Amino acid sequence: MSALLEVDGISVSFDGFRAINNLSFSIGDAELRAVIGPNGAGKTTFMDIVTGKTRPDSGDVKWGTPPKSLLRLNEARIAREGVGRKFQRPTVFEDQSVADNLTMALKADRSPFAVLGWRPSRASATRVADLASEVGLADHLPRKAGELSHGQKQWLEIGMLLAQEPRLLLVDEPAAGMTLAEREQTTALLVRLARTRAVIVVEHDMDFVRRLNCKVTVLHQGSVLAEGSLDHVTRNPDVIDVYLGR
Ligand SMILES: Nc1ncnc2c1ncn2[C@@H]1O[C@H](COP(=O)(O)OP(=O)(O)OP(=O)(O)O)[C@@H](O)[C@H]1O
Repeated sequence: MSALLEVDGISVSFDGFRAINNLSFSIGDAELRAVIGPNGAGKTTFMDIVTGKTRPDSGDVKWGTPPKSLLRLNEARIAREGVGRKFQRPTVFEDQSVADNLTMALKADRSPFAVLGWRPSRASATRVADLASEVGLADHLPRKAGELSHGQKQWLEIGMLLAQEPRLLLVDEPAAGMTLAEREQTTALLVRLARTRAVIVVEHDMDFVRRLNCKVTVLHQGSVLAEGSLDHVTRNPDVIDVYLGR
């Protein structure tokens, strides 16, 4: 399997504190990966580097085939390259309908010139319906986003990200605040999405990670401490020591 994203020996320090320490990581075109690790392990900083929010002091972040460095690109360009990021808190337009939120996300996909003359078309209405059904909101298109449950808002935001057709989706703690039923649906959604794109899920909830049933990368002090199946990493004495507890 060829890598879509290859993080190669990156390090970054904040005021002399090394938050990311010679970290290497790679993920394939259609792969689901869970990233876990104790507080302060560097998970957020890792995502900040991939999305161009933070520049590493050293190392490289390579993207696509033939690989090009993301380090030369700004955040907006990296997003246009196909890197989508879902933050922990949903940021949808609460006063707008689900359909309008998705329509706006489609519009955001256009170049500035195309946006000037852009009107919702039948094609975009079909695409909005497809996006809604992809994230399980087909029956909620006319509802205001503010009326949705927390889980449904998260799915709507994922749908809005999908409008940009990302090749890599970074998802931060999707299970937080969700009901059990919503968690199960979210697991199924992420597994499904990873059939056609790369998905990296940062998560603390080990039951949720277990249900993702994917390769797990454990970060600690800015480096990879262990990698493999959840059973493999949770048997690792170092992982037990720093993360799971005895
Ligand atoms: N802008 C910054 N300035 C100073 N220190 C920072 C900055 N960003 C992160 N850090 C430090 O870098 C380390 C890694 O932080 P990071 O937020 O990446 O960890 P994390 O694994 O996401 O933690 P959590 O699970 O708590 O979200 C922490 O010690 C944090 O305090």
